[in-house]
Amino acid sequence: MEFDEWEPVYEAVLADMGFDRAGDERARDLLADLVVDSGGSGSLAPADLDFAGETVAVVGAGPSLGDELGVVRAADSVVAASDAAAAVREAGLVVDCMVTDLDEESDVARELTAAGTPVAVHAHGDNRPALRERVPELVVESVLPTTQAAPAGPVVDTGGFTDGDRAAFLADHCGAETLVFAGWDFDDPDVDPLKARKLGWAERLLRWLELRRGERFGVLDGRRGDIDESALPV
Ligand SMILES: Nc1ncnc2c1ncn2[C@@H]1O[C@H](COP(=O)(O)OP(=O)(O)OP(=O)(O)O)[C@@H](O)[C@H]1O
Ligand SMILES: Nc1nc2c(c(=O)[nH]1)N=C(CO)CN2
Repeated sequence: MEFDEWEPVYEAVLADMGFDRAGDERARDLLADLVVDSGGSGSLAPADLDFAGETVAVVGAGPSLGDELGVVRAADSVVAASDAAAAVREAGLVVDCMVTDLDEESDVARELTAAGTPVAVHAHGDNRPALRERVPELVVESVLPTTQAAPAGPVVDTGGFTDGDRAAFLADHCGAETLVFAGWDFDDPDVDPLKARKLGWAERLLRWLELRRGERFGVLDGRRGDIDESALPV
């Protein structure tokens, strides 16, 4: 997805969540500076990730993940969101790409970049302290810097909002043939109200993505009738 397609939906997310575009842009510019100033030979671009012809598992950090590791095991590639990356590795499975706004407690983003595994690091208006603290620990040659605002410099926007749905949009952007899902629990009673609202957007955005792709994501089976599509250009 390109930013001009994402922008109207991004504006709807901002309006609903009460987030500020200028804050996202400041975070994007901070991430660009951190990546450029790191002194390495440059960060990754989406073209460096190729899922063409592959079944990609998009792994969320919901409580169902433990029962759904078979989906992850059977996929050609694994794109894991935030804490899901640590869970996948603890299960003895390989993470091919991690997508994160760096709010996880574990050190997995640092470990993955040190091992040459791509980590899509997201800048948004509420994670500037985490960017300042954690990006310098990463090996920049394995960092794909992302924003939900307009792309700028090395920082790209392939669509999406939460770590999990951004993982799906990134896999789509990089040519995935089929997307399968594990660890997705939209109705998780144990998340706080803010997280529940974020999951509501994740669900809407996955609905948009499946329509764009002409695919039916199993994770949305039985849910489509209740999804608010009013903000989606469908
Ligand atoms: N029940 C769930 N609880 C948490 N995440 C879920 C759940 N179901 C699906 N997910 C997806 O898994 C991703 C990673 O979850 P995690 O709890 O590690 O999130 P996070 O780092 O707080 O993510 P975000 O910052 O995007 O909210 C989420 O971004 C979301 O898209
Ligand atoms: N401004 C802002 N943007 C976000 C936020 C957030 O808390 N604030 N959280 C996200 C996923 O959790 C994704 N994007």
